[in-house]
This record gives sequence, structure tokens and C-alpha cells, in this order.
Amino acid sequence: MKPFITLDNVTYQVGGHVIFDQLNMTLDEGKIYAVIGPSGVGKTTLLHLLAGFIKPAKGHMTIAGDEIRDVREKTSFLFQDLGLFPWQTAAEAVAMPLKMSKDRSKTDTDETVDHLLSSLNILNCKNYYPHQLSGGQKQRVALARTLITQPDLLLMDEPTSALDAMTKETIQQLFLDLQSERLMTSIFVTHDIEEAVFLGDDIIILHPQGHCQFLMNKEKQESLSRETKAFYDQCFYVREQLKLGASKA
Ligand SMILES: Nc1ncnc2c1ncn2[C@@H]1O[C@H](COP(=O)(O)OP(=O)(O)OP(=O)(O)O)[C@@H](O)[C@H]1O
Repeated sequence: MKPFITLDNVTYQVGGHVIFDQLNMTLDEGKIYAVIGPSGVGKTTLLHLLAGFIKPAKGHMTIAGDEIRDVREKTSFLFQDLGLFPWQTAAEAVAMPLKMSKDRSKTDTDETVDHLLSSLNILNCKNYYPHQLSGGQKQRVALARTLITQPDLLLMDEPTSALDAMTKETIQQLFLDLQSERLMTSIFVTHDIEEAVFLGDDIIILHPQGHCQFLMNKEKQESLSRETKAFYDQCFYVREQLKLGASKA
């Protein structure tokens, strides 16, 4: 795997409060990274730095060898509130990022949207407005909208936190299927240890005071099944590491 993202001595502070002090990180291309850690530790801030929404006070950050100076075209962001507009149908919301590109015909855009909605099993909802969609369907529409531009980096902030347990599992599996079809690096923030262990190739634990711990996750597991002892052992291990970090703070 190639290094795709590098953070080199990144320092970030807000209102006199240091969130990251000389943070270093190398993330590989094509992997899924789960970011977990206590509330207020800086998980969303890390995503915002990577998205180019905010800039570090010191240090360097690169994606695909280029310094992050601004919001990149090839980075997509899935916000916690999904950002679906009440006046847009599912198909219109998903097509929106493509409409900004002038060199696409309407037929081409419609076909791409239908293909993606179909692969997320929501083609039947294409003319529905947000109030006509369930939580899981909204989540899929928002995911489709982030994927339509074929991003090489997908950043997601607690993507399944508002979903019930079964819908969450369906979306997680769909996400894994989509990720396996694309050359895309995904980084998602979660408070859910099981989600981090199920989805993350690696888990990044952010501890208080900006200490960052990497856990190789998937290669330690026998399978992706939640039913295995290895899965629960790994969840237990992540929980212990979080507790240990909190006790040192
Ligand atoms: N605009 C801001 N002004 C002042 N402080 C801020 C601002 N944005 C974030 N912070 C502070 O920065 C710290 C990190 O915030 P961040 O949202 O990244 O944490 P988090 O780990 O994602 O938390 P949570 O799990 O609760 O969502 C918090 O202490 C927060 O209060």
C-alpha cells in the first residue's frame, strides 16, 4: 500500500486550547480508517483539517503528495446532519455535485445517478423528498451524493449514529461493498467500538492531549463476522485502550 496522507508535526489550537500538538500520521491509499476517542478530543477537527476546511497553526499535511491548501475536488465529506435540502428529490440531491461540471450531458448525469442509487438499493426512492425517506434511506442518498464525483478520499463524521441497529448494519455492509469496488481511502469518526472494529482496516484512537494510537485491526481478525471471538476480543481490546488513555489524562 502507498502512503496517501501524511501529517507532519501538525499543531492546531482553537481559543487558546491546543487540540493537536505536533501530530504525526501516515495513512495508506485504499484503506478504511476508523477514528475513535472520547468526546471533545478532536475527532471532527481532524476530519476538518484533512478536508481543508481549517488550517493547522504549524506543520504540514499532504494528500497524494500535494500540500492541503484548500478543499480538494477529489475529497468528499459526509456530514453528521447529511445536508439534504427539503426541496430536492433524492435524484436531484445526488446529481447536484455533477451539475457543477459543465461538460456532462443530462443523460449521462441521469444514468450515473440511477446506477449509484441502484447499487445502494434506493432507485425506487429517486423521486422522493427527504420527508418521504426513512433514516436509512436518507443516509444512502447522502452517501450516494458523496460518491458520485468518484472521490479518492471520503471523510465521514459519525455516518451511522442516527440509525437503528439493523439499518446501521445494512449501511455498514453496503459501505464495505462500495469501498471494495473503488480505489478510495475512507476515514470515518465513530463513537461505536463495534463499528470501528467491523469497518476499520486500521483504528486510530485519539487520546486526550493529542496523543494518537494506531491499531492494525482487520489483519488481526479471522473474518468480518461479528459472531467470532476474535471480533469481540478486538472490541474488548479497543475499549481497554480507550480506558487506559482516559486514565492517563
Ligand atoms: N469553533 C470552535 N471554537 C472553540 N472551540 C472549539 C471550536 N470547535 C471545536 N472546539 C473545541 O475543540 C475541541 C475538539 O472538538 P471536536 O469537535 O473536534 O471534538 P470531537 O472529538 O469530535 O468531539 P465529539 O465526540 O463530542 O463530537 C473541543 O474541546 C471543542 O470544544
